Amino acid sequence: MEYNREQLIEAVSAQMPEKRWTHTLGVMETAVQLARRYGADPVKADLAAILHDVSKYWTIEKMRNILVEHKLNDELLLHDKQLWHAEVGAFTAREVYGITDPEILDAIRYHTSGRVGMTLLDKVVCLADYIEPGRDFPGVHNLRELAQHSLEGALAGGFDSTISHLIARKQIIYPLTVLSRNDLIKQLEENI
Ligand SMILES: Nc1ncnc2c1ncn2[C@@H]1O[C@H](COP(=O)(O)OP(=O)(O)O)[C@@H](O)[C@H]1O
Repeated sequence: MEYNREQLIEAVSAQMPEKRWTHTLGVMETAVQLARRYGADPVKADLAAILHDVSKYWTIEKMRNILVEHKLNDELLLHDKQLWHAEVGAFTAREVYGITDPEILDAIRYHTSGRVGMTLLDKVVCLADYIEPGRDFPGVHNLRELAQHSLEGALAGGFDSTISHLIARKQIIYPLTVLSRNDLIKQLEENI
């Protein structure tokens, strides 16, 4: 079936508790604002935001089966299960909801980890996930301020907060996030 935006919203919101859908609405609003500010495509930002957490509340078994059966990402299987929904979400966006645009699929795939060489759309969706109005973590106000004038600066700050949070809890860091953070710092230095 082909999904129009309204049908997509209905189908995706049914995959999660109300609170997580409220978060998604915040990510949609913020992603569109950031897209307009920084010159990404707001329609793509909206679609990626709608779908970014589609698999977040699926069981570990369901996500593992999809990752294994479709050989999506072996390394991810060795890391925190919290990371799996992004890869599974991109797969689901394509296979279930018929999204074919690779930019939208990548923005979903990398919305939690980031990647080296993030596209404008990847950055917009990932940052929107950090700073949407419902988020409340130490430093989020500062990131919202920073996001007014530096997409890379704010996103690097978001990754810093995730990395610090993981270090404080003695948890394993998925290395791609560190590489993404370093890549953003490099981009900021090149722009000085
Ligand atoms: N690089 C990483 N290494 C390990 N765990 C991570 C990493 N990045 C994120 N996580 C974990 O994944 C969780 C969910 O990430 P988050 O960005 O909040 O996704 P969502 O948009 O689905 O809310 C984080 O709270 C953190 O525990």
